[in-house]
Amino acid sequence: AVARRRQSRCYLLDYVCHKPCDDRKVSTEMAGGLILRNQRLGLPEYRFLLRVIVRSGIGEDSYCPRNILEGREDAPTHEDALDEMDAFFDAAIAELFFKTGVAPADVDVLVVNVCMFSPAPSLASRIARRFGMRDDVAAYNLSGMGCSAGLVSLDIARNTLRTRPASVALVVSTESIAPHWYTGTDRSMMLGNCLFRCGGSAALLTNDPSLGRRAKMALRDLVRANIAADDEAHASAMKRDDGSGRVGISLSKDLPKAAARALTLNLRRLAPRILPVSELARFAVHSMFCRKLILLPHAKQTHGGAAKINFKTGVEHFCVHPGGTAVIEGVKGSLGLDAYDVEPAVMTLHRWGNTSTSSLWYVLSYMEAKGRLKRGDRVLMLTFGSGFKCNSCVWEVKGYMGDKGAWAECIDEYPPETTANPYMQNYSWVNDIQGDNLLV
Ligand SMILES: CC(C)(COP(=O)(O)OP(=O)(O)OC[C@H]1O[C@@H](n2cnc3c(N)ncnc32)[C@H](O)[C@@H]1OP(=O)(O)O)[C@@H](O)C(=O)NCCC(=O)NCCSC(=O)CC(=O)O
Repeated sequence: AVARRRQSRCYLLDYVCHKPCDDRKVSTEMAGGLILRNQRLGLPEYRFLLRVIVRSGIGEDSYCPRNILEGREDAPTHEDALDEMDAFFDAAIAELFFKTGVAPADVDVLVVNVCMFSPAPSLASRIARRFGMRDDVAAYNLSGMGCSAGLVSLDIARNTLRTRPASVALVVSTESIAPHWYTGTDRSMMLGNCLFRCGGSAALLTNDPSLGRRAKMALRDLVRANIAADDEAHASAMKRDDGSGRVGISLSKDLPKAAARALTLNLRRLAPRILPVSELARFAVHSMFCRKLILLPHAKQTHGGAAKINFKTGVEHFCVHPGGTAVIEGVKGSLGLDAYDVEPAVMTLHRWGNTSTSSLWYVLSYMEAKGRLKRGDRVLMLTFGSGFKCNSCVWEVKGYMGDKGAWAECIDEYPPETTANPYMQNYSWVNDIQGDNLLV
């Protein structure tokens, strides 16, 4: 049993979040130009985009790929997509090897997840080749698995390590934006352009006890929930044609509802594994009391709604996927969190946008840069993504966590007094024009 327990240990040695070059920032002016040069958009679309961008919670410092900066979003090449990937690999993965002193040849397991771009040879092969990894590296490449695939990768890495004593796994998570800028007029697909931005993360995991001694965190639990059998949830984040033959990712208005359902399922499984018995007992008694109250007239108003389990009894930090303001607000409400708990997610959305599957590592990095993470603290990571899936995991802080990482140059400016962006100031004229035609 001791040997099995030792074998199932999974430590986070370190991680790096990618900070693209400053000249790839999406300023208000750049985004305005991008919208205005799309001949398919008219006043109704401008008004919709203004409303959503203003409410998106994203500031002026998130990043886009070069082909979009160069005005080639309508005709991206395969090379554009590879360039975007290589820029991330060459910066972040190289930095992670340098930072940890682990050599590419020490990597036994490589797991890569990129939802929207699946070239041949795979991106996992591209990384193995670029960094000169061994010919017996166990490489896995996940595609099409959405924003919660980072924890699917983590699950694969953890399970693979179980079969290989004293090994090292590299988990790489990013998204391909370059070939996926939507240029049509379907609102559910235009929404993605307002949210998704460039970013990526690389993390080194190990079950080697000698390396584990200098690890930052240890993985305690990982739970996956997939409600793909539910039609509405399955369709809530989906790549499809828009009716005019333009392909994009459609995010339906039902997405926050699907996220809430998947979250409930996930937490129902996770709670008994991470919360103290006293909290589970309190919740059971309170739930029974609430069920009885439903039978009594007016009692519900006096005593509040359904019983809520208190995750703060088992976890100190909440690393929530910054999918959008509605997603963060939904989790905040469901778990009874406060503004301090979701500050890392809100600030990540503001600084980096929704970088899909790598997002939660930026959230973790914010907590670390702010000096929030102390030895023994537990961190709950919660991710959502197409499927529809909610994946979660709990880490325990083992070592010193005080790196500023990708936040180094801006962490002192966070949280800002306001996260409002200047779009309304610059483009409110679209709401002042009478009718729906720019020429009138
Ligand atoms: C987009 C928002 C910031 C807008 O916030 P607001 O507070 O203004 O709220 P709102 O709901 O009134 O929306 C403003 C206008 O947008 C419209 N609107 C909102 N959501 C829409 C949708 N999915 N499709 C089409 N239109 C939509 C509303 O009808 C309204 O238009 P009108 O004014 O005309 O009535 C928020 O709704 C939000 O955060 N939504 C969730 C975003 C999301 O799906 N994130 C997950 C990304 S996917 C992911 O992370 C995982 C993955 O892909 O795997």
